[in-house]
Amino acid sequence: MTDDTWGLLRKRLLKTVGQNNFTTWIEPLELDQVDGGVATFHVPTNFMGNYVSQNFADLILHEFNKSGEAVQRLAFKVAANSPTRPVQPTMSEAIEEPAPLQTTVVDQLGNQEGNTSVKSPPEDLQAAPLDPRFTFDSFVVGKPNELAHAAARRVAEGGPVTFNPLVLYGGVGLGKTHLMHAIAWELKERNPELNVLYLSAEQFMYRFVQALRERKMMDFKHLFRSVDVLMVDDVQFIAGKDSTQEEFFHTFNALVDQNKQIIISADRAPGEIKDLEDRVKSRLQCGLVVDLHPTDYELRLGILQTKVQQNRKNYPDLKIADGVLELLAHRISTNVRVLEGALTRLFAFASLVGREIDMDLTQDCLADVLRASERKITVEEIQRKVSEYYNIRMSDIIGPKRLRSYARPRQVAMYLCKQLTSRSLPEIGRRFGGRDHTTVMHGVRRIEELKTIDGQIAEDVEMLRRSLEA
Ligand SMILES: Nc1ncnc2c1ncn2[C@@H]1O[C@H](COP(=O)(O)OP(=O)(O)OP(=O)(O)O)[C@@H](O)[C@H]1O
Repeated sequence: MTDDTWGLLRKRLLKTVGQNNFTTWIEPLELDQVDGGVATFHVPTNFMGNYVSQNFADLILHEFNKSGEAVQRLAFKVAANSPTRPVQPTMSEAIEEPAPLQTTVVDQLGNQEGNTSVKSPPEDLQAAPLDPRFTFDSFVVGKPNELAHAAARRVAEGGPVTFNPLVLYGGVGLGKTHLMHAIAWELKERNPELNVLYLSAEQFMYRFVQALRERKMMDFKHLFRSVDVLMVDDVQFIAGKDSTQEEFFHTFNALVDQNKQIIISADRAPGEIKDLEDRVKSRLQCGLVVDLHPTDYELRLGILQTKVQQNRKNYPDLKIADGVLELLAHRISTNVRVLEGALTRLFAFASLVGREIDMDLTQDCLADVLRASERKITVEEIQRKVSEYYNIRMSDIIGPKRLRSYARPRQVAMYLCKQLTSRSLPEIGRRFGGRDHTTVMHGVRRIEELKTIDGQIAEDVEMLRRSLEA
């Protein structure tokens, strides 16, 4: 990396951030070195390092990478005579630090966070950029996440704040962080001047505690109250942490009063977060609260197909046999992260051994994942759910009657058994009153056809699948 390259990057940054921001925040940065994927800068003050890392880090990283310099992180050192000062923990440092210290902090209000496990500040502090992979383009939309996606899109358009806050909630690995980053990217693209601050609730707490320790509460308040958009991920983390909740509450109110957009994510509905103060809960419920439902088969398949396309550039010779993605979509229903991990492993394995990804290779390579996610849903459970849903007796589903009002639910049940259990067609037939496997196959095919032409059947199947997978 030469000084000239940094000079060029600065010119490009000037265009993106505008003259005022450039003069205040970018011009004073002195590039010290680029080493091991980390670009280190000298900054005049700790506050400035913090501000730049929060507001411009992803832009700077983006420019580095565009110029061919592989930089994953930024680090800031306070220049001149002052010793190296902490600026900000990376997301990974904050999360991965091995042994959290038990620290007691007493704030001005006398509240203690001592029962909290507070991590000690890392020595070398860096910026956590937005993940460039988490954009709207790479987010696959299906029934379970369409509302959350639509709400995220609306907020990402910017303009007057219509619902505040936007709360996205749902189980692990269903795309909350992805959607938040996508909003941030889009907002920044539409208006590069916008101050968008994204951080986890854990980082919020850590920064708050650090500000208390270093007696820099004014800087803290200034930083958080001067943003245009605040995004706090995994807000359930602050439950039970009294002083942090208090500060979060005040930050929240100050921003809402200024009509600044707030976006929050949580692993469950705000009302169900234990040890979250009622006043915080009620603030979170004031805006739009949308959930990301567990994925369904179609969404999982769509995500897998998209990821395969995205990976084509890394593995141009990639060949995947028919049925492999369907198998993964059926069998790995826990969360998208596990699904992605399975695919990544499969690609790496296939390219190492130079083989096509077929069923055998998949079973070998992912034996552990497939075993762990073996379906627990039983044929009986499906028969019971289907009979309840159509309001008929279970014996009518299993029995010989050929009336349409029994035959169709029976076919739906057979279809679900094929999709959601690992039973073979003859086994399924046996459990449906000793029917032949060809009858089961016919039933499964019939439902597959009907799903595409009969909206009611498609909905029935979907509802049943959801309730079985819940
Ligand atoms: N609909 C989707 N389309 C494409 N990728 C998705 C989708 N949903 C989730 N993912 C991917 O799955 C992974 C996990 O998603 P993400 O980190 O956003 O989950 P999360 O809901 O924030 O989970 P956690 O509760 O653990 O923080 C990411 O790599 C993300 O890109």
